[in-house]
Order: sequence, then C-alpha cells, then structure tokens
Amino acid sequence: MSVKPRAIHFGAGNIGRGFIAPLLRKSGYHIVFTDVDKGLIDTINEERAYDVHILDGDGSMDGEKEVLEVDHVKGVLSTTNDLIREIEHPKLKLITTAVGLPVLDKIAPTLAKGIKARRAAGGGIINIIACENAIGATAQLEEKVRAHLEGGDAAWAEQHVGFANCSVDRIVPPFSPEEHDADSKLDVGVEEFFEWIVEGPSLKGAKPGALDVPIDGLALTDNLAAYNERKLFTLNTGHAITAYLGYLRGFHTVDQSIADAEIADIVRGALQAESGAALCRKHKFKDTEHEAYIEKIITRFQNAAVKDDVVRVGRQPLRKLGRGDRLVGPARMCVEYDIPVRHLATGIAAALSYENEEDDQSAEMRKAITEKGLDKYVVELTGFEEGSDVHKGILKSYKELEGWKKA
Ligand SMILES: NC(=O)c1ccc[n+]([C@@H]2O[C@H](COP(=O)([O-])OP(=O)(O)OC[C@H]3O[C@@H](n4cnc5c(N)ncnc54)[C@H](O)[C@@H]3O)[C@@H](O)[C@H]2O)c1
Ligand SMILES: O=P(O)(O)OC[C@@H](O)[C@@H](O)[C@H](O)[C@H](O)CO
Repeated sequence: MSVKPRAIHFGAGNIGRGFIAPLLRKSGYHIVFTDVDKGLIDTINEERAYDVHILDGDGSMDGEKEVLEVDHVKGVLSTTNDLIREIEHPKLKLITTAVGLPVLDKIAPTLAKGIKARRAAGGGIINIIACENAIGATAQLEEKVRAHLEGGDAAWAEQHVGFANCSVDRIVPPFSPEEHDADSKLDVGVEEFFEWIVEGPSLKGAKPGALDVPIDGLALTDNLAAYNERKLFTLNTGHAITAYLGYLRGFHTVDQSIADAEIADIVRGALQAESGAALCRKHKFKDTEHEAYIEKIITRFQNAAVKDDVVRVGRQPLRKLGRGDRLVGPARMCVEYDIPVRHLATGIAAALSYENEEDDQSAEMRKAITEKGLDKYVVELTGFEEGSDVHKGILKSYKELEGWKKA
C-alpha cells in the first residue's frame, strides 16, 4: 500500500515554494501550503502546480538552467479551521515553516490548537521544522507552542511531536514571471545550490533520529549548532554586509555590490580572518574546507541571473543586528577568541547606516540613533562596552561610511 505522506508548509513565499516544497514533492509528499495571503492561497488552489526556475546563468534560456514542476499542491488559509483539519489528517507527517522569525509568535497558538485536535482525533507522530534564518528557530517555536499546551495535551505532544532545528540555505529572491515568460505568478526563481541540514536526534518516528519518509536532499546531523552557525555567520554575514554597503553605494543587486572591489575586500576580510577564524576555532572546521565554503558563497553572490535585491537582503536591520544574529553574533564570537573585528565592525556600521523609509526597522533604528546617540545605542544593541575596541571600531566605520553616502 502506498504511503502518500502529507506535509503542511507555513508560508507559501519564496523559500516555501522555491526550496522546501520542491524537495518534499520530489520525495513523494503531498504539500499543503498555508498562508495569511488569501489571494496566494486562492491561486494555489486554482493552479495546483507551478514551476521552479533554476537561475544559474549558464543555460540556453535567458539566465535559466532548468525548469522543474512542483505539482499536487493545495492551499489553506492559516486563519481558518481548514488548517486545524489538515493538522488532524492521519497522513500528515511533517510541518515546516518559512514565515520569517517574528511570525513564529503568531503561528504558535494555531499549531498548539492543531496539536490538541490531532490528539483528540487519535492522530500519530508528526515532526515540526522551522526553516527560518536564526540559530535554534525550531526551539524558539517549540517554546511558544508549549506555552499554549498543558496537562494531557502537553504530555501527548512530548511523545508525538518532534521539534527539530535546522539550517536552511538557498538564495530565493523575488521573481518576476513576466521577465521570465513564466506561466504562473506562483512560479519562483532559485539558485541551483541548496543545503538543508536538520538536527536528527530531535526527530520522532518509527526510527528514532530519522523521518519515516526520508527527504531526498535533506541531511541529518547530530551537530546542528556547528552547521547553523557556519551558515548564519558566513552566508548571511557576507550577504548582509554586501547588501548594506551596496545600498550605500547606490547598487540595486547583490551581484552588482560584490563586483565592487572595496566591498568584496571588506566581505572577504569579515568572512575569512574574522567570522571564519572564529568558526574554525570553535567548531574545528578545517581551514582549507572553510576557505572553499567561503569562496563558493562569494561565487553565489556573483550569480547575475539571480538579481537579488539589496533591499530584500537588508530587510529588518534590527533583527540582523540582534546579538545572536549574523553581524553582532560573529563579532562576539571573535571577541571570545581575541580575534580583531575590523571588517565585521564595518558591517555593523553599514547596517546602522541603512536608511530606507520603507523598512520599519530602518526607520525605528534611525529614530533611536537620533534620540539615544550612536555611542549609547551601539552599546544597547551589541553589548560591546563603550570605549572597547569593537565599540570604537563601529563608531569609526560609521563616520567613514558617511563619505560613502555622499559619494
Ligand atoms: N528567500 C531566501 O533566500 C531565504 C533563504 C533561507 C531562509 N529564508 C528564511 O525563510 C523565511 C521566509 O523567507 P522568504 O524569503 O520566503 O519570505 P517571503 O516573504 O517570500 O515568504 C513568507 C510568507 O509567509 C507568509 N506569512 C506571513 N505571516 C504568516 C502567518 N501568520 N501564517 C502563515 N503565513 C504567513 C507571507 O504571506 C509570505 O507568503 C525567513 O525566515 C527567511 O529568513 C529565506
Ligand atoms: O532572510 P533574511 O532576511 O534573514 O536574510 C536575507 C538573506 O540573506 C537570506 O534570505 C538568504 O538569501 C538566505 O539565507 C540564503 O540561504
């Protein structure tokens, strides 16, 4: 008898449609997208399939190497009881999310309601994996879900719901169907590269530490912390620095920004001698392998077919300036190992210089700098003491970058 497993994916956006769903579909899962966007859900239910365009610039089709179909998809609005019925479904095996870190708060009560309903319906084991750019995103979601469960429901969830952290890596920019002569507005453009690494020991199922229906392209590890930090403090660190410096120079895309020799030098400096050195010390990555990992990432930034907007990559600067996130996180790790952080300080200063009225966090940050003063605000955000080398480095770079704005 065929298994026909089902998966629910929260967030039918770029990474959901362009990365998670194609891998799940290829491995035989039926995908139920859930989203707050009614228009998007209606379109999914009308079309039931879409194409993923692999943008790697060396193919015959205008920057496209290949087009892959994702079929048998459906959608349910995340605000309706249809979603709870989907969570109850006996064939449901997996729930994934890619909604943005701050949205985990909003979906947690719904997940808890779904878990209670699943228990009441006599349902079996499911696993939940939050595919967000953060260290321990699923653990954060688990805590929020558990806050809505008590008594027998909490005990049932303990036995039947696996919460596994992951590291998720594929550049999926906003896609223009018109530019690519695409059939559907559900179509999505992605780079060819992908990496999805999941914390095996947290998964529940017939075989402990594995998914009952394995996903082709998903790697399991019992050392997720190392891969999570490697990805966030390399790819996302470099991406953010490239985007913020590029924005200051007036570039629109990541490939344009990284083509600027001065920006590329700062990014390499931050990734090689700083975050890279700290990551190799902490996680014992081999220097040569880590060097190759960095160079591959720079090549990915150079992919002109992806046309990734610096405004997307720079979105929500205050989240990106969080103490455990891609800029301050590696700088703090460097300080622990006595590694100087000149280039990371420039990256932090570039994020602080980000001035985009359409980004609420940029506006909030600009207001805070004016009201509190940069010195104090840097201490508040980063935790680096006033007058420390890093603090001084950030202030010095911030002043220097004012020249970039005028240029
Ligand atoms: N795009 C990438 O290159 C990439 C790569 C790796 C990881 N990520 C991470 O994936 C997450 C999503 O990023 P994205 O680029 O796909 O964003 P996106 O904006 O394209 O997609 C997010 C989707 O979530 C939906 N959503 C918002 N609130 C919701 C709610 N309460 N319930 C259900 N759906 C809701 C939105 O309507 C949207 O469709 C982020 O955490 C991001 O850091 C993105
Ligand atoms: O999604 P964010 O806002 O955390 O970060 C923006 C980009 O750096 C990010 O989406 C990358 O494209 C992605 O992490 C690649 O794997």
